[in-house]
Order: sequence, then C-alpha cells, then structure tokens
Amino acid sequence: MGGDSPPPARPPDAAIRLRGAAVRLRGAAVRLGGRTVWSGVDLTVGAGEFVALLGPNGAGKSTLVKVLLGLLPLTAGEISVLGARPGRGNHRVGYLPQRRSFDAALRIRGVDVVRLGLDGDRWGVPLPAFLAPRARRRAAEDRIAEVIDLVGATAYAARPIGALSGGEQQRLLIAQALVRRPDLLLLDEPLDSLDLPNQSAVAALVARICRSERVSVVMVAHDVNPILGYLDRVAYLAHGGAATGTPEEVITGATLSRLYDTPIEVLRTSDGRLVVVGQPEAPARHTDRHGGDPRGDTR
Ligand SMILES: Nc1ncnc2c1ncn2[C@@H]1O[C@H](COP(=O)(O)OP(=O)(O)OP(=O)(O)O)[C@@H](O)[C@H]1O
Repeated sequence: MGGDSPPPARPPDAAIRLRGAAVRLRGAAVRLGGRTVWSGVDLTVGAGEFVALLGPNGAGKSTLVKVLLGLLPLTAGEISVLGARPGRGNHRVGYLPQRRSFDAALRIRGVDVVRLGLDGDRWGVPLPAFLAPRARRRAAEDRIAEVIDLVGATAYAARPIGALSGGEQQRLLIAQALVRRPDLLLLDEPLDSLDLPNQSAVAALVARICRSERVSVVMVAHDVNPILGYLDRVAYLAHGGAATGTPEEVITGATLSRLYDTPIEVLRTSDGRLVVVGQPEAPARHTDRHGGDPRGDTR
C-alpha cells in the first residue's frame, strides 16, 4: 500500500457514500396472492443517493417500498435497510404513500399536516429527551417551520390543506416525511397527478433535499423523465424481474429487451426525454386498479 501519507481529502458526498448502503437487496423475491411479483432482485442504494423505482403498472414498485418498510416479507433473498432488518429502523425512514388526496372542504392546515409527521406516529417525538415540555414544543415548532421553509411552502402552510393545489399539497407532504430528519426517504409516485411544471419543480426539490440533507431517496416513478437528470441509479421492475444500475446502463434497448424478453427500443427526443417503445401490455388485472391506460409508459 502507499506508505504513511494521509489519504487525499474526499468531497463530502464521497465521505457520505462510504458510510454504508441505505438499502441492500440480494436475490430478493416476493409472492402476493400466490403469485411471484418479482424475484432475483439485486439493488443497492448508497447513503445519500437518489434512486428511482421504474416499471409499468403492476410491476411491483409499491410492493418493493412495502418490503423496505418491513410491511411485507421477502420469500427469498436477503435485505437490509439502514443496516438492519426492514422495519427496525422505521424511525429513520420518511415515507410518502401513493395516491394521497384531500377533500377540498378539509379544514386542517398545511402546518398541521406537517406536524403529524412529528407526533402522529407510534415512535414518539425525535427531540432531545432532556428538554422540558415547553422547550420540546418550541423545538418541534422550530423544526416544523424549518422543514416547511425547506420545501418552499411557508407562504401557504397556514391555509387549509384541502384548498391548496396538488403541487402545494405535495410539498407539504414531503415536508411531513422529512420532519423527523430521516436517513432514508421513500416516495411512492410523488409526481403522480401533477402537471409538468410541478413535476419538474417537485423533482428538483427532492434532488436538492437529497443532496443538502444527505438523505437517501428511493422514488417510485411512472415516468423517469422529470427526474432523469438527478438520478444516481434506477431499478427497472418488469416481467417479474429487475434491471438495476445507472440510468445510462438500464434504460437502453438492450437491457430492457433482456428484461422483458421481447424487442424494446429506447428513443431519445430532441429535448432529451426518453421514450420506451414496444413494452408488452401489462396483464388486464392491473388496469382495474388505476382505471386508465394499461400500457406501462416510461414515455
Ligand atoms: N395484497 C395483495 N394481494 C395480492 N396481490 C397483490 C396485493 N397487493 C398488490 N398485489 C399485486 O401485486 C402486483 C404489484 O403491485 P404493485 O402495487 O406493487 O405494483 P406497482 O408497480 O406499484 O403498480 P402501479 O404503477 O400501478 O402503482 C400487482 O399485480 C398487484 O395486483
């Protein structure tokens, strides 16, 4: 080895990455309702990385998120989340579930929705135990204000959540998932049902939070394009398996053709968007859950 000279200083990102993986799956498989949803899945999410789970409707993206939360067991393979069994470290995991909507008449304020992330759960408030009750309350309010500011929602956080736009609601829900300073953020289709400008804005926000807060992000996405420029890695679930790697490695005709076992083309439009052509239709049962287009369009 190279003598006694100290190792060169590493940029902060590299130092974070060396701390160990946030998520590690090896040969993982899940069965639901007597059917294998996916098997042979290998995935590593490094500390501080931004990783997307892609794939058509019904490929098992949300199932993978539930596995990471410890809500569903693997039927084969190995898994660790934040260095432990899934579920053990959930106090260090922020989670935004799929398809949230608020009744327009709901009077609860945005700030109260964020506060639920602190005290609306079974793990207790992550504030120093030595603080007196009043100081704890103040520390909690400071953290809530800080995280609302982080997502750029200060101007409307006091308004009823039901009266806010989808993009504004989404920012507040991301704040809720962040309020406990998680090490791992699991976001299930946070861009779903947002218009294109809001998709770009929320994607940029999540990427900024990933870097500035040093949190590992796993985001389920139906369309990779809004997040493509920010991703370290993707897992593309389809056909009962997964291809994982950098976006350049995975979202290619060759890799997706292998995964689907049928010819697939990946086209790049003049503005840099990826269009996947030739994906087989998902089985009919998947369409019922969404009532929409049965094609898995990673566009
Ligand atoms: N509790 C369950 N019992 C049996 N099958 C289930 C259950 N939950 C989900 N599935 C099935 O497992 C498969 C994967 O579902 P999942 O919701 O993980 O897909 P997804 O990739 O997240 O889809 P989408 O993009 O449509 O949200 C689907 O075929 C679904 O019907």
